[in-house]
Amino acid sequence: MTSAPVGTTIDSMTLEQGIDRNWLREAAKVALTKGYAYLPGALHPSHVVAHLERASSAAWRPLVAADGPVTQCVEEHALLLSEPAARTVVDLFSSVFDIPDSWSPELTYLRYPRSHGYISPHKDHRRYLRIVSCLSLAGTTSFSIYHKNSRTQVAETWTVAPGDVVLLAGAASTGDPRPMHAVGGPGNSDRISLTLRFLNGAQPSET
Ligand SMILES: O=C(O)CCC(=O)C(=O)O
Ligand SMILES: [Fe+2]
Repeated sequence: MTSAPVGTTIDSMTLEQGIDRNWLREAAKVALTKGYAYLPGALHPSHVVAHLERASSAAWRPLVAADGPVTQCVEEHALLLSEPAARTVVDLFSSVFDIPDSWSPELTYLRYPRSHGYISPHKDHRRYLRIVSCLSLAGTTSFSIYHKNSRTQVAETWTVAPGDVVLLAGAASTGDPRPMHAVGGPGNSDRISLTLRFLNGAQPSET
């Protein structure tokens, strides 16, 4: 969904180093052909902890409750990347997902309140290209993929837990590979996730 130019600045990004590169490469093939891939436990626990430490100082901002047919109850915190850090992320992902140098990464933490956090079925915005990576950092919840363009017919559901990664196809120049997906349902604790997306063009940055 959307993010604002407020947030935490990080100087380096170690996301990819926390995921086995070969596994990521195989999952990338699936995500780019099937439209999605689920990688349970893909993110190394030390990286989950490192991200949660960053998220603990987040200035959470509620997202608008309804956006067309999509409803949600979730807060966000955008990460601002310095230009070298943004470069690092693109460099790390470019080999696996073939991300051009001209694209910018966008990283957003989301926090779902324990009893009522959710995002209803939606496709991510068209500005998000090639691949969207959803990292679960805290709490468990259900993550569902729907049949093409349906908001009611579930194709697959996973109970995502800390360390799990879901890859979703982003917008492409031909067709529309973006899967309809939804997140949520009551859990035992707040859920925190980190979403990494790519846009064509410059992002607000610290430097
Ligand atoms: O929290 C997640 O894992 C995914 C969130 C999502 O689908 C979105 O922000 O568009
Ligand atoms: Fe989404």
